[in-house]
Amino acid sequence: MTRTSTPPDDQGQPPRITVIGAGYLGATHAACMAALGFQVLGVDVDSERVDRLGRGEVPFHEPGLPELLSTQVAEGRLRFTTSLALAAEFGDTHFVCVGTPELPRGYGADLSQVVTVIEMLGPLLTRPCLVVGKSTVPVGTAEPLARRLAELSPVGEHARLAWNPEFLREGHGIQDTLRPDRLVFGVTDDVAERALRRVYAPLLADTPERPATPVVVCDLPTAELVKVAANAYLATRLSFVNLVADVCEASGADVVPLTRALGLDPRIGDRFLGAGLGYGGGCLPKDLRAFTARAEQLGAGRGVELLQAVDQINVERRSRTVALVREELGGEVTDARVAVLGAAFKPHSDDVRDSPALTVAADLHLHGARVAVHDPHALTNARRELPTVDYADSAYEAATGADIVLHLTEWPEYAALDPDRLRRLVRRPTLLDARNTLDRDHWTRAGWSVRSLGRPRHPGSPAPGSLQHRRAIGTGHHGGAGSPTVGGAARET
Ligand SMILES: NC(=O)C1=CN([C@@H]2O[C@H](COP(=O)(O)OP(=O)(O)OC[C@H]3O[C@@H](n4cnc5c(N)ncnc54)[C@H](O)[C@@H]3O)[C@@H](O)[C@H]2O)C=CC1
Ligand SMILES: O=C(O)[C@H]1O[C@H](OP(=O)(O)OP(=O)(O)OC[C@H]2O[C@@H](n3ccc(=O)[nH]c3=O)[C@H](O)[C@@H]2O)[C@H](O)[C@@H](O)[C@@H]1O
Repeated sequence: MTRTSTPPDDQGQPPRITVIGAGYLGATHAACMAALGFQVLGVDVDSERVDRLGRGEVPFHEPGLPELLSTQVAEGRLRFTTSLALAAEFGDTHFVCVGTPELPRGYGADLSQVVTVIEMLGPLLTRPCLVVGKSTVPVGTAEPLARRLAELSPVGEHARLAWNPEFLREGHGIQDTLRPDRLVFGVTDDVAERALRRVYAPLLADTPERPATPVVVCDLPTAELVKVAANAYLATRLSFVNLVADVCEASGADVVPLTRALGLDPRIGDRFLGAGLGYGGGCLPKDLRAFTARAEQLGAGRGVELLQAVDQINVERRSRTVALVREELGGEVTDARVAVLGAAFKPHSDDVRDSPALTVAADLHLHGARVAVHDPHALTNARRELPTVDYADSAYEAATGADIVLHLTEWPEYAALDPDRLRRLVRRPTLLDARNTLDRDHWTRAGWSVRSLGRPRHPGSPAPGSLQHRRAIGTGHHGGAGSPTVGGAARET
């Protein structure tokens, strides 16, 4: 790494920040940078999104962000535009937060949004500045982009590129941005490092509320790879516990006390050990696959098979859940009424990208089930993604007349449901808790047959087909118009 004495572009003024790409990451980052006191200009190609953000409205669900963003807009620190030219004129630190989705036909990341930003922004950069990649990209992306940026810009290598990967989790975006576990600065010289330290200065000092954020300074490839490795590790951890969950199921062990015991080992830790339906979302699945593709290109050998197995195990959680539904319904899902609780890929988000819950709902629908989905915040996105199933405004409405209730996204609202009330609404009191977070004793006491992923059937829950179960559900066959209801099912509005 080159070290220079006086940075030529260090003006001693607070940096003026632009954030290019105002999706989940960019809108959150822009609002947080403004909350740190900077003047911020957000840029997006989507003019409707820009208009809404400019009015202080957040076009997705992220707890706390509407309040934070609208305050920053009202107080004049945060504005939005569709014009990159305005951004180039305004800013000296440009964060790139555009999407890097999976390639439509396969294996690898689609980098076209990132490349377009560099190609369009480069010629507009007429004074020394720092372009900071935050999007998640395969290792080896940034170095050629840095060269291209210097080629395109009238100020040449004074238009620097750094990579500062982002680790925020949807649903915790503000906390993760303003109080990150760590900051990674991938830089090519100390000018870039100093510029990043100026931007993040408010997080780099100890305060009574929080200790200074640790910083790892490294080269561009390492910064890119830290991020990808973190997501691939998280995915691997989940597929590992889900593999253990399968062994639990086959052997009569219980994955819930098992992961509690695992998590008490400080070398393992208790976070991110929730076995069940597996991971989804706009990041872990696509980042793992992009890493697998890159690792294969770079000759990673058997390691590629490990990553492929992680993906495969995760995908199979969804088909395993469908298989359990089929089993609970006596082998046949056609015309069965299925209530799905949860559509978002995780609680506290309205994101349905690669949502395990929606995959299960779609699969059951495809096999002839009548599926009603509820989610506290993701219904609009879910309807757009999967228009063919029914949607309900409450969990109670979704469950009305159901042969089975599936708990697929662990919103806190669902832990607070009243199993007695629900039991009076359903046709059969059968619950599949695919997230292993509901209180099984409570549901069983209320008369439910409870099934989980990776856990033995609850001792109080009758097995399907057993005399006890047939008594509980009233009769043998399911789905018939004349099936007796349990507890007198009635539609609730
Ligand atoms: N969603 C998350 O929680 C996190 C995402 N990331 C990474 O950040 C990147 C962005 O992710 P999301 O915000 O989820 O994606 P997103 O799809 O929600 O947002 C991307 C935004 O970029 C805009 N855009 C596309 N081309 C543009 C251009 N040429 N100029 C200006 N704007 C443009 C799109 O209109 C969209 O609003 C991805 O690489 C992702 O892997 C990293 C950490 C967390
Ligand atoms: O690169 C990204 O965009 C982000 O991806 C993930 O964040 P996110 O996708 O928002 O959500 P997570 O909280 O990681 O959950 C991912 C998936 O794993 C599932 N999960 C999580 C935890 C658990 O114990 N079990 C489990 O199945 C969730 O239901 C969800 O479907 C990472 O956690 C972030 O650090 C990273 O910045």
